[in-house]
Amino acid sequence: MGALHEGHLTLVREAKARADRVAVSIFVNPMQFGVNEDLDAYPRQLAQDSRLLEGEGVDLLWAPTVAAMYPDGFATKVSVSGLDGVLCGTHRPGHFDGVATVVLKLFNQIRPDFALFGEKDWQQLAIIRRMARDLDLAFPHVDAIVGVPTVREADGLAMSSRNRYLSPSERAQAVTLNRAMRIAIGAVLEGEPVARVLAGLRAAILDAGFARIDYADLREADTLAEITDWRGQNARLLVAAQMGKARLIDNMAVDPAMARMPETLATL
Ligand SMILES: Nc1ncnc2c1ncn2[C@@H]1O[C@H](COP(=O)(O)OP(=O)(O)OP(=O)(O)O)[C@@H](O)[C@H]1O
Ligand SMILES: CC(C)(CO)[C@@H](O)C(=O)[O-]
Ligand code: BAL
Repeated sequence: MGALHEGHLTLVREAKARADRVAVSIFVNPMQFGVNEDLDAYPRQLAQDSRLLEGEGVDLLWAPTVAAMYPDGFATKVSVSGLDGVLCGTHRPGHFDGVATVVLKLFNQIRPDFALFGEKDWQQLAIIRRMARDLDLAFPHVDAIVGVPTVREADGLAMSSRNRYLSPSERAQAVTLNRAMRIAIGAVLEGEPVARVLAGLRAAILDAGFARIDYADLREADTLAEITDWRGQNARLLVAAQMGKARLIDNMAVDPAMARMPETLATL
């Protein structure tokens, strides 16, 4: 959706390393924004983005207009049911229909051999993978939907175009989201009951000045099924919370290789 940062540029570099030619789409897709969301406020800086992509050696910047994507009479919607009934799907009704529909259109317009998406939007990635399988999307590559690990600021905050909505003090507080998630994952790995860990995580996030938590859940990485008792499953901790004008999301694997954090949730 543009307003490019190092997270996006990492996707581009990863694509350049794997492909002869790289296309990037930039389209702020009205269909994936709810009525009270930030469609109008969303940053748009196509000229600057275009220069950045040229600097990365991108071959094609595909930036269609809304009228070209959704001409009069447009009537089709792609729904990936089930996976869209949890997490962001519950808090942003219709969002993933908008995502799936536009991504299918972009695939058909660009016809890539494969496509890269950020793990920052973990549920989005799961939904796009499901759609590609369910609709037999004919990519030449077997693993055509490539996930790229989340790129973070030095203090751990996941890079996002929406971080620019944060005031300096909100930005300083926002770091707690990821720090608390790392501590929570450490506690899960040490065998603390999931419910207690999540309660501590929620309290730490609210203490840091977040106004609202949409969810803070431990879920199975692929199916997104809720995990209430962690016994070594392939799990992901996923959080969405509101800080000022920015609704921030983050997710991390419950990974035994993760460095132990010195703090606890209670002392954060
Ligand atoms: N920090 C990041 N690390 C890796 N990939 C990212 C990161 N941020 C965004 N992406 C990926 O870049 C692609 C384009 O994302 P998009 O344009 O929605 O930007 P965004 O920064 O995620 O915006 P927002 O957070 O405001 O929704 C998506 O595949 C997304 O997952
Ligand atoms: C997948 C996507 C391009 C659909 O508009 C968007 O949600 C994004 O950039 O993450
Ligand atoms: N990166 C997901 C796009 C959105 O929040 O609308």
